[in-house]
Amino acid sequence: MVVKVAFLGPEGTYTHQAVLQQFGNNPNEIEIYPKKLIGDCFNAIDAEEVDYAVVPVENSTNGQVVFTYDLLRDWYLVPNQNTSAPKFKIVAEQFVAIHHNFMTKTKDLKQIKTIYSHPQVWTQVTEFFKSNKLDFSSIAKIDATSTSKAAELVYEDKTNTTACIASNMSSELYRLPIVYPNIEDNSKNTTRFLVLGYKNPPPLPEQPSTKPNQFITSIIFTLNHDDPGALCDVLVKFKDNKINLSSINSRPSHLKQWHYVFFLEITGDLNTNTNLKQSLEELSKSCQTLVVLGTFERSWRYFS
Ligand SMILES: O=C(O)C(=O)C[C@]1(C(=O)O)C=C[C@@H](O)C=C1
Repeated sequence: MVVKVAFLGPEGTYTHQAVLQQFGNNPNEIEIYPKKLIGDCFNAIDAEEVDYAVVPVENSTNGQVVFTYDLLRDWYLVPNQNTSAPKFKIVAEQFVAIHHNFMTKTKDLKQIKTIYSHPQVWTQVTEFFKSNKLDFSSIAKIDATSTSKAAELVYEDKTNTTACIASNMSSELYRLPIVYPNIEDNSKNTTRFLVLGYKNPPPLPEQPSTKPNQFITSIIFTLNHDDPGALCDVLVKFKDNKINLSSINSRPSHLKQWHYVFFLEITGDLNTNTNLKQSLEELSKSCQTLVVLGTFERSWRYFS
């Protein structure tokens, strides 16, 4: 059966690589739907135009992909009063090793006036911009909707004054020479991606692994900030039930000024772990709202 998958495009993005890791590249098994924006991926999965949507969520160097956190909040927590939360869930995750390359068609690097990349990239390559490889004081850094969109802009540029920071895959697709490879500050730079869908994705080929199977349950909630210790009361429930938390994040709630939503990732499978189920039931009493975003298998294959 062919699965339809939306992702932040065009082809050649790191998100495209996450798609290939999750679903493979066999045209009898996958049809790809590259989208211009992360928000378009949410729209496509909600409208069931596709079976899955893959979106970036966090990077090991510079943290949250805030666009995705805010979309999760907008879709699950602040839906318009007349609409209910969406039916799609987080069904899987992928980790992709991110190696950034500086590429341009221009032979004379002094001609470069503009560098394009995705906004998430700039703070993953700070050492490159501190180096004297180019005269950065006279070069503008311009945001593109993705790294491969940045590569496309350079490919189409007739002035020969542009460069981009993008993936090896984009370099091949747009035949852009890599002048400086692997310019990421940290050689272990990794981005984590979420797979959104209505059911579990087809199983990946078995990988020999020494790591035990582990599941992550992802939730979003809001609290009454005027209650002293409200967040502490939530967290202590997990401690009391011997449940481990793997991440906590917050973003402005958009419900009122200086009020936040919390994103919590918990180790455990909500379908089988009764302690976890019970903790969430208890928790929902102390939260203003609580929504489960999904329970999915930890992707040990690339997580380290
Ligand atoms: O622009 C891309 O290639 C993407 O897939 C997006 C994205 C992101 O949003 O974090 C993915 C990985 C890198 O961290 C940089 C950009």
